[in-house]
Amino acid sequence: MSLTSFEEAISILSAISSSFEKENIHLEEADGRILAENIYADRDYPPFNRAAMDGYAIMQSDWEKGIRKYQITETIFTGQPAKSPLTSGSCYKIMTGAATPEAANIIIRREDAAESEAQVILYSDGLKNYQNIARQGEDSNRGTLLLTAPVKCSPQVIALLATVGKVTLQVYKLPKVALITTGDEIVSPAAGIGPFQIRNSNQYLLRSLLNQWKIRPVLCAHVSDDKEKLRTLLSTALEAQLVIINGAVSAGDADHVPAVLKELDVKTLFHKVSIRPGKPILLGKATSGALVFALPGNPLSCLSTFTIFVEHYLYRCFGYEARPSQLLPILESRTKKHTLTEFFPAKADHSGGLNGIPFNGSGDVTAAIYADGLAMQPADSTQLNKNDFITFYPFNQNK
Ligand SMILES: Nc1nc2c(c(=O)[nH]1)N[C@H]1C(S)=C(S)[C@@H](COP(=O)(O)OP(=O)(O)OC[C@H]3O[C@@H](n4cnc5c(N)ncnc54)[C@H](O)[C@@H]3O)O[C@H]1N2
Ligand code: MOO
Repeated sequence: MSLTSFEEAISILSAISSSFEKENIHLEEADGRILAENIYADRDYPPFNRAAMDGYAIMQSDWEKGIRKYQITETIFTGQPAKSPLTSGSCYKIMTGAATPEAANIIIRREDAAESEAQVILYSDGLKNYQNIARQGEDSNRGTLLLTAPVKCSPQVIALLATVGKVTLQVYKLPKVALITTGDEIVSPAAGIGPFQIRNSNQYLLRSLLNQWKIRPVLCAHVSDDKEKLRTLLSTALEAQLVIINGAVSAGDADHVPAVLKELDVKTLFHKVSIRPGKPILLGKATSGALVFALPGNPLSCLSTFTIFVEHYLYRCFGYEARPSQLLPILESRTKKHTLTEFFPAKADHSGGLNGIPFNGSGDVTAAIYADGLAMQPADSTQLNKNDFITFYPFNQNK
């Protein structure tokens, strides 16, 4: 079978991705979920002229008349309206966060005042209109669009939802995902390890990558390189919406995944993409409607193919146009002899330039730790020169 180009593989994924359903959830459950509705300001923010300092609220006109000693009319605490109007020569004693009555347009800090017996002498070198008052609506007016869907419910977003009183919100439903790892040599990280065995890091990698979307697999299992066992497990897995299977997708005698998928009537949408790492990747569609990503077993291939392909699909189904990427300059030259599209671990420095992380091929288990994401050297590029702009896929921060 000829290789599918990277661009073609992405456009196949774009074409088959369709929006996940939507559901209403409570704010308490919103952490990390993807908001599916726009959010508007329910009132002005601040909702009233808010005292920004503990101090004394006066009329600017009084200060300009040279009045420095004021009668304290009343003390205004947070959440309380003022009971009496402000008259010339008087002031309110006011607490940070309290509503400043309209007549008062300056607050002088407590540190710049001497108070005794319901009177206060105020000191200041120069005053500005509305000094120490956060004015009604200065952050946003009622009805302003504050958040445009899709957006991830980050801590900041959750705080804003709480601010505007949005306790029930519409989010994208999470897909039902089955996650399978394969291989006779693969053992649980908790088990004793033999000299030629490998710990199942990819199961943990993939679970953690999915968890960034709050997706918890409905099935998470490991299977040895046994065709029958693989068939049984995969036929159950195909009841999920999305199947992610890792390893056994290449050309070896124990790489049963492509053949078993075929036996289970899973239609191959592509198998083998002209990329490095990750060339053996397979995408299939089951008669049940389940989409199957078969990702190569090498740790860096697994991370790369999830980042480039699975995330592209997820972003689209969660309402985004594409997986985010940036164009950044590479800070060193780089050569490539093959005609595959290459993805290499890279780090963005403080100026936004990219440095490649040295790595020992796709079996390297430490390189990704030092990387901020994957940089791409296009298929037809044999030489990248310093400061050439290239595409960079930052590791997922789904915003
Ligand atoms: N004749 C060919 N051989 C290979 C080709 C090819 O085109 N022709 N492609 C190579 C490429 S590229 C890759 S990538 C690998 C991918 O092979 P598989 O997807 O079949 O993966 P495995 O053979 O099962 O494992 C490869 C490697 O990864 C380790 N591994 C597997 N699962 C895990 C796991 N859950 N956690 C940690 N490490 C895992 C495994 O021990 C192997 O070392 O094939 C090349 N071969
Ligand atoms: O996909 Mo392979 O990653 O080049 O070893």
